[in-house]
Amino acid sequence: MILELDCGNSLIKWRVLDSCSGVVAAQGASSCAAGLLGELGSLVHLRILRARLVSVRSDQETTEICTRISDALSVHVQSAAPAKELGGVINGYLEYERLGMDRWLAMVGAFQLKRDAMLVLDLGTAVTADLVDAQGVHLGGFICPGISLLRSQLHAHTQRIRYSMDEAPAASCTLEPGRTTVEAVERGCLSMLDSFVSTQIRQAGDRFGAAFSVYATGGDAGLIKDIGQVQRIPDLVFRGLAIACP
Ligand SMILES: Nc1ncnc2c1ncn2[C@@H]1O[C@H](COP(=O)(O)OP(=O)(O)O)[C@@H](O)[C@H]1O
Ligand SMILES: CC(C)(COP(=O)(O)O)[C@@H](O)C(=O)NCCC(=O)O
Ligand SMILES: [K+]
Repeated sequence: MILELDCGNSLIKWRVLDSCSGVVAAQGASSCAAGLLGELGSLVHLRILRARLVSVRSDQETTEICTRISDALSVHVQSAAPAKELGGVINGYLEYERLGMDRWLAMVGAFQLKRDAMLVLDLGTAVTADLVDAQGVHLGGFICPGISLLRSQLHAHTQRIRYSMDEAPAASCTLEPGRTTVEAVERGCLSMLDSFVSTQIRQAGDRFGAAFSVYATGGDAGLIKDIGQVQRIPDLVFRGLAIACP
């Protein structure tokens, strides 16, 4: 068994994979190392022989996570490193080490699905969009706030935007004009996300013509499920991690 970890700024996603069958034996998510170790404590019955990790958290926190996992499970934790090229994808950043590792591995994972021009979206703490041409050349990408950041900044920097998060799901079931504060905010933030994604798809079409794929991953990928052409691949980063750390 192999333990895989994707350490984003909001959540540390993890799963235990049977490396022979590819079956996921266990999976979960925690917001911090302590919570992660608590969840991993229940895995002692699984014979985890190695671990691989990708992180966009600080070097200090990433090292702490690796050390605590290594101590708890007595395994080496392999950490995915930046690269100029991997799996046929050529890193398009001027300084390749600066490209977020989640973005990088999502692209590498996506390119294995179909070696064609593609737009890769990751909707999490931030929302990222990356363009890769049919030859695997990463052209660059875009970063904007995710929906949680959009919402929390409005609550943090205004005096009268106040509502319980329990009200949010019901408020965002349509993009009709909102008639309450929660409807106006939730639909406004969703509309921004929807507009960003639709713009990215249109611009990719202008650049690539009709023949390109659109992949979406991340905890909030479900928010754009109504946009046609988007293929939602929840484990896109893990797919790239398997190529970075075979
Ligand atoms: N327990 C949670 N804590 C934070 N965000 C959560 C949680 N559960 C679901 N979410 C949603 O998932 C998103 C985080 O998605 P994810 O792809 O894991 O982000 P990241 O990779 O940036 O950590 C948040 O924006 C939020 O909407
Ligand atoms: C853009 C990101 C913050 C997204 O991280 P996430 O939302 O998944 O936590 C991450 O890819 C990152 O830290 N990138 C480094 C800067 C860059 O990609 O240019
Ligand atoms: K992420």
